[in-house]
Amino acid sequence: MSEIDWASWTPTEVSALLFVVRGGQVLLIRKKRGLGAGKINAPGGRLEPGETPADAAVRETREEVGVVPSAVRERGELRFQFTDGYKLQCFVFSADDCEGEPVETDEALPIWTRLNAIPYDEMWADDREWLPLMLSGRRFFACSIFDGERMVDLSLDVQDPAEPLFEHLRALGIATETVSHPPVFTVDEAKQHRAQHDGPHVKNLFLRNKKGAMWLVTVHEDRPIDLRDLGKRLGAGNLSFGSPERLRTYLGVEPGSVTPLAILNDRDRVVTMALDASLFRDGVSNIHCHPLTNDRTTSIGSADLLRFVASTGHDPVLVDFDV
Ligand SMILES: Nc1nc2c([nH]c(=O)n2[C@H]2C[C@H](O)[C@@H](COP(=O)(O)OP(=O)(O)OP(=O)(O)O)O2)c(=O)[nH]1
Repeated sequence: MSEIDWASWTPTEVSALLFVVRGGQVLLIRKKRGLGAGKINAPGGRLEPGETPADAAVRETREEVGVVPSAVRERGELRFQFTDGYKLQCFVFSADDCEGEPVETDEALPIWTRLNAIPYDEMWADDREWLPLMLSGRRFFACSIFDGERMVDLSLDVQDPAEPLFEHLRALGIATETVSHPPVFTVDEAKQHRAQHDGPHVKNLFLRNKKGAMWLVTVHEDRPIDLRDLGKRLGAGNLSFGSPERLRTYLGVEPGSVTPLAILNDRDRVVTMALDASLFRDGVSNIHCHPLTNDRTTSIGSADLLRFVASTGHDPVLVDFDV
């Protein structure tokens, strides 16, 4: 069984799963019937004739919990080989939002779940391997063998969006140190998983004004931010948070993974960078931030960070919040 040639593998059936991820929560279900009844999963099911995986993901979400997902994107692929010969391929989607309130149906009980409290013990065994990767912005391809509901084998292929960043830093001769941890979505969660204490950690905001101008703002993690005051300091007018879609398009990161290092992805230089001047005062040698995914933290010299930003063609605004 473990000799399966996954390259020539063809599924008996194809299915889709859809995770609505909004405001630090994910919409999960307690599945009431079908394969995996009793388990926690995302809405999903098999494709109907003529349907695309994305169509099926949206239809199943509507049928199972009564909401219509929006901004749907494919995030990865799962292949399940069952020991009885059944082969199921599953495309995994996420959505930034949904219309309507989830309701219980004959098929499922909806459960909005905090991203840091996903009940992996009650889910299919492979999920704990790939779902955190998806939530931190990585694309994945997982092949597993199941004997009924028992996982016998799993192989996982993951793309790391940070690789081009590390390559760019290496080319500049900038040395960094990176530690891994579970994905963190808030400053409080990040503090719980902290291994590095030799300099400030940062908090990052992706903001826009009414005219569509955008800012990436990096401040000391403990600095309270008042958007009205910040708008005045930046001469930006009324600021609001940029949407997840905008964040992805212009900075190439998922919500929760915003970092000054994401400025590398703003190749057209349409985002203005604003940095907390206190991070660059005498005595601050290192700062800590995510390397485009929130399951790692990278330590970079503060002077090196400025050099990195300059290498991307950006001219950051230094904001002195203490005056
Ligand atoms: N998250 C996760 N989902 C899985 C795993 N294995 C597995 O079959 N599924 C999902 C894929 C499909 O969406 C669903 C398959 O169940 P099913 O074919 O009975 O689907 P269903 O009852 O929801 O819907 P339908 O096809 O009968 O309309 O379960 C797994 O290991 N992890």
